[in-house]
Amino acid sequence: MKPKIFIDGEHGTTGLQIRTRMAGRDDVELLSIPEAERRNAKLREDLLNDADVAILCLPDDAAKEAVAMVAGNNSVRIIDTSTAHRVHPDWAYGFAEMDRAQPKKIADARYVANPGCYPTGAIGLIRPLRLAGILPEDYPVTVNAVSGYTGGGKQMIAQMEDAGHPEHISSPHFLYGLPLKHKHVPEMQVHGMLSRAPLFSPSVGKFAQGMIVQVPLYLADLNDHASLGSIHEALVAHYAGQDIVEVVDLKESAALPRVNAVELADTDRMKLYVFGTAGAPHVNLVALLDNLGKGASGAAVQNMDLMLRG
Ligand SMILES: NC(=O)C1=CN([C@@H]2O[C@H](COP(=O)(O)OP(=O)(O)OC[C@H]3O[C@@H](n4cnc5c(N)ncnc54)[C@H](OP(=O)(O)O)[C@@H]3O)[C@@H](O)[C@H]2O)C=CC1
Ligand SMILES: CC(=O)N[C@@H](CCC(=O)OP(=O)(O)O)C(=O)O
Repeated sequence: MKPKIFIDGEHGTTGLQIRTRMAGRDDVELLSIPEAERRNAKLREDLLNDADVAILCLPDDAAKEAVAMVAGNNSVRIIDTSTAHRVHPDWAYGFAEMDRAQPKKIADARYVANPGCYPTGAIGLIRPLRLAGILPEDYPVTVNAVSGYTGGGKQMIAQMEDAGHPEHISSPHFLYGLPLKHKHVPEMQVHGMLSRAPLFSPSVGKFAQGMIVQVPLYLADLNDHASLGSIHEALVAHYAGQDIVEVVDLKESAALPRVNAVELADTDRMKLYVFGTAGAPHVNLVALLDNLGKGASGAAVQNMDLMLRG
C-alpha cells in the first residue's frame, strides 16, 4: 500500500508548492481537500487521521490545532512548516544537513518541525562554525536578510502584486521586523547553538522567490586565529557528502561582482559563500536559497522522503 499524504493548507503558498513537487509521483497517495472546504474542521480532522504523513502548511495556531486533532492516533506522523514547534524538545528539527545524525533523527521522528526560511540560511552558516569551535557561543551574531515576497504568504503576495489592494505595497525593497522580535530568532539561537539571541534584520524585495541571508563576522573575535580560509574549510568539511548545500569555491566567490537574490528560485538547493579579503579583519558569510524551496516546500518534501524511507 502506498503511504497516504495529506497537506493541510494545500491551497496556500507553501502547500501549493509541495503539491507541485509531488505531482509526478506515483509512490505516494495524495489525500486532498477541496479549496472551498479548506477550513472545514471536521473534514480536515478525518483527512489528518487517515494520513500516514500530514504536512501542515498553516498559520501557527491552526498548526497546533491540527496536531491536537491527531494526538490520540499514533499512526499519523507530522511535518509542520509553521513556527509553532521549531524549538520544541519533542520535535525533530527538519534541517537534514545541520548534523551528520540529523537525517536519521528526522527519519525516525513522529513529529518533524520544518525550519524557517531565514533560519535555514543563518543556521546553515553558523552551526558548522560552532561545531568546529571557530565561532564562540557568545559571539554577538547579526543576521541581515532579504526575502522574495512569497515569504509573506497569500496576503503579502496580494499586497505586492495587486495595485488595487487596499494595503498595496509599492516599495521595491523594504525593511520590516523593526522591533527586532522576529519569530525566527529563537530557532536561530537554539539550532545555531548560541548563548545570545542573534540580532536579526529581515527585508523583502520586489521579486517572488529567492533569499539572501548574511552573517558578517569580525575575525579577531573568533577562536583559533580564524581566517577566510579556515572558515571556508570548516564549511566545506561540514557539507561534504551531500548535494543540496553547496559551499562555493573561495576563488569563485572572490571573482563575483554581485550575488543575485533570485539565482536559486525554483530550486531546492542552497549555496554558501565566504566573502572578504585575505588578511583583512572581516568576513561576510552569505547563504543563497529559495524561500519556498530549501526554505520551505523543498525541505518539507525532503523530510517526508526521509520519514517514508525510514
Ligand atoms: N511562504 C513561505 O516562504 C514560508 C512559509 N512558511 C510557513 O508555512 C505556513 C503557511 O504559510 P504560507 O503558505 O506562506 O501561507 P498562506 O497564507 O499562503 O497559506 C495558508 C493556508 O492555510 C489556510 N488556513 C489558514 N487558517 C486556517 C485554518 N484555521 N484552518 C484551515 N486552513 C487554514 C489558508 O486559507 P485562507 O486562504 O482561507 O486563509 C491558506 O490556504 C506558515 O506557518 C508559514 O509561516 C514557512 C517557510 C516559508
Ligand atoms: C517575507 C516574510 O514575511 N517572511 C515571513 C517568514 C516566512 C514564513 O512565514 O515562514 P515561517 O513559517 O518560517 O515563519 C516573515 O517574516 O514572517
